Amino acid sequence: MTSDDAGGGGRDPLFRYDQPIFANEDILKISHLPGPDKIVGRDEHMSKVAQALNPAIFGREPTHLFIFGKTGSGKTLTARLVSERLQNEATRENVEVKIAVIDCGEQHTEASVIKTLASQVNNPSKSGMTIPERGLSTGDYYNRLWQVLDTCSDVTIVILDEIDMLRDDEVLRKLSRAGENQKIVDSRIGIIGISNKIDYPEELTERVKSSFAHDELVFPSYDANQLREILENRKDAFKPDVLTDDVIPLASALAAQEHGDARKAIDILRNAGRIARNESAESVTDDHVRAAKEKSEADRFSELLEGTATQSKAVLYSLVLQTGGRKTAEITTNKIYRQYLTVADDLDMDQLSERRVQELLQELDFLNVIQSEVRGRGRGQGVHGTHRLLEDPDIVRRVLLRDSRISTLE
Ligand SMILES: Nc1ncnc2c1ncn2[C@@H]1O[C@H](COP(=O)(O)OP(=O)(O)OP(=O)(O)O)[C@@H](O)[C@H]1O
Repeated sequence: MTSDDAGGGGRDPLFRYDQPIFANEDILKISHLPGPDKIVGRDEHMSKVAQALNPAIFGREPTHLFIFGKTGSGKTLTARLVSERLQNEATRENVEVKIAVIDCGEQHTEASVIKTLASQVNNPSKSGMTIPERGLSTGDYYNRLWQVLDTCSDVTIVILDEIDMLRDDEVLRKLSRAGENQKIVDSRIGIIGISNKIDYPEELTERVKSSFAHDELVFPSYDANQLREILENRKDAFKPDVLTDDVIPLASALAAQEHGDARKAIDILRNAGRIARNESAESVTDDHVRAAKEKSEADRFSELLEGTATQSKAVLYSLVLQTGGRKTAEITTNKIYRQYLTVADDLDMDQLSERRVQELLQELDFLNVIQSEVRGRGRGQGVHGTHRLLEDPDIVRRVLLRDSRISTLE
């Protein structure tokens, strides 16, 4: 039924009952796992991950692996896909392989990693045990984990996404040691750590550095042609003939501009479809793609600012005003501070000291919202430093205006 005859069928005409744009929007979800024939440009990397995991097919310990690469370069996808294929092969050898995927951005303490791992592997009917959400000591969670591994799995592949967010890397040492030592657990463990930070191994504590043997693999970013192919492979998300010819080339070119980020390319395509749908358009055009790019950037930026206090937003807004619309403009702390005093006054907020504003700028730098270069503090001269935006000033301004208090400034 189309919206035209919706009223005739007794349906409420306030809503739409047709789906003119998407055939299956789920294909454009980031968590959607494409089939092996739809993976672009990662054959070599898949083989290397497979090599590291290969011993697991026969119940032996895999080689631990660190995978590095920029956002959206297919690290998580490759790790998950190869692990799942290995799991199938192992079943044929009567070896039970379990896969646990842990996002260390969310589970960053040792206890929460172990608890999550134990609950993902646990099969209560085999282990006779439950894993409580809270209430156990880290040591008790470890003891439950060993029992779960012994009863539920021959080999466990532990994928630690955003491994650089782990607050304590001791968990790597304990898991790898247990996987080698049948006195602790009679089950093997393979760890795949994933990170955007190529220098992460330098950050490991000496104890872990010397005991955690692993291979490393770097994923390059995609070029515009590869992004195009990745998007072409997800075209089934749309109804036939809905995408105009320019849509996929433009979405891939825009995503390739900063670095070839497949996540961004997919986001742009999905948002373009949604914008077209919300406008009740019959097809998706390059205008929708451009609007979607802005929306994706604003959403990403808004996530970075989540939980940021209004005072910080006022400081950031002051920096935006000082840039005069130029992303590359480098503004001194002092200029930002003078602007901030006016902004705080307009907002009827307490005026913070220059030193406190400098601290807030440092926090924004830490969040990757701005880039600061601090040149130390001259005696009696206040803080010297320059700051620049990492995102288009117009997008930053629009995201800041989503804050009800800041919005009163315009
Ligand atoms: N080579 C590829 N072929 C098909 N789809 C891909 C490819 N690489 C990435 N994708 C898709 O792009 C999205 C992002 O990929 P993935 O999550 O693996 O990136 P990542 O490198 O782990 O990024 P992050 O560091 O942000 O977690 C996913 O939806 C994934 O399926």
